[in-house]
Amino acid sequence: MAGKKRYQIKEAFYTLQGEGAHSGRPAVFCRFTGCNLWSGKEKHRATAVCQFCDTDFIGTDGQNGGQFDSADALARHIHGLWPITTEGQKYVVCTGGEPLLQLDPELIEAFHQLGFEIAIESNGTLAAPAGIDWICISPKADAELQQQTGHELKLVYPQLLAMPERFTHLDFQHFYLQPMDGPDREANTRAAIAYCLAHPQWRLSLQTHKYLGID
Ligand SMILES: C[S@@+](CC[C@H](N)C(=O)[O-])C[C@H]1O[C@@H](n2cnc3c(N)ncnc32)[C@H](O)[C@@H]1O
Ligand SMILES: Nc1nc2[nH]cc(C(=O)O)c2c(=O)[nH]1
Ligand code: SF4
Ligand SMILES: [Mg+2]
Repeated sequence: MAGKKRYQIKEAFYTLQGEGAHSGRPAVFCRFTGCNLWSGKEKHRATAVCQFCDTDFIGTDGQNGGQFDSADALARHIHGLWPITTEGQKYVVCTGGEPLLQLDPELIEAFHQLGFEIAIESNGTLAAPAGIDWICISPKADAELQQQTGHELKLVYPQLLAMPERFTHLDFQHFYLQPMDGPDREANTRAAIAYCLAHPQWRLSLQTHKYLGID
């Protein structure tokens, strides 16, 4: 049997960043398989550290998913999904699952070699390697925050044990509240709006791709 390859990718696609400070920006999303805060199986959700996840990150069977032997092979695969040859800055958003389980200095170098600016969406439980151009951290109530600096802190709201006051002193350029999607999305959105209006350090992040019906 062949051994497990180095990088496991659930899916990858070209779309607009739907959330946060770069909302509206064209990007290739690279969704890494697996997370350290949930197995991804519904039968484990109720006992997981992170219980509200909206994403399927199991396996490598999604669109443009697969297993890659080397950083160069994965970077070339992602580059192949950037459809524009001449215009603008190429942008890759590494997400998951938890991308910091797999994103390593070699892959950062390989993306940069191909001209990509690199963003990450992470739960912050693992330290980020050097060289990532845009770090978005989304803390989870029951998980210790290791990565306490970055460009954007995007807190899913509300989480009873992770209210915004816990994070305002951290070293980030932008602070966003993102309403928790699920059965209470509308109420959560209203509550997030009210919080931002009362605490203008915080801005609202909507998951605009869900409203637009794009990936
Ligand atoms: C699926 S996660 C993957 C990256 C990383 N594991 C993390 O949690 O940041 C991508 C983003 O979606 C957010 N998210 C996940 N489930 C959500 C939900 N039900 N409602 C709103 N945002 C959610 C996460 O907090 C994170 O900012
Ligand atoms: N359009 C779009 N924007 C996103 N921003 C963060 C996403 C994620 O799942 O990490 C995401 C996603 O899945 N789609
Ligand atoms: S940490 Fe991120 S990927 Fe993992 S279960 Fe939570 S939201 Fe989903
Ligand atoms: Mg998503």
